[in-house]
Amino acid sequence: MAHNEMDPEVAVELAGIRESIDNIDAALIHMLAERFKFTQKVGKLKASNDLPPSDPAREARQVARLRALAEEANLDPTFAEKWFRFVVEEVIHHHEQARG
Ligand SMILES: O=C(O)C(=O)C[C@]1(C(=O)O)C=C[C@@H](O)C=C1
Repeated sequence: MAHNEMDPEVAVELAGIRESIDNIDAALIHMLAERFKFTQKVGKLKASNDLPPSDPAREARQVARLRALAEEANLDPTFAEKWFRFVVEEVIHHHEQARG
């Protein structure tokens, strides 16, 4: 079999696994969209009460919590922290824009 051809049985198995990956990716997009809806509310609350966009103490608590959850779930805690910091960076950017 040529290097770039696939055994039909393997192709069927791969397609089945990819259906689950597609579902998980869709769920992640929906969860992220919900998360941003809530952080938008936080941004408005902070802006109208003259509170700073970022809260490093809250972030530190959440990083510790998420790293522990990741360990329990056999997910790399460093990856979990990177994901969280990436999302929070975007949230803080939105909060800054909400301040005008
Ligand atoms: O909880 C807050 O105060 C938020 O603004 C939300 C959030 C987050 O996305 O988790 C974002 C920025 C803060 O630095 C901490 C947490």
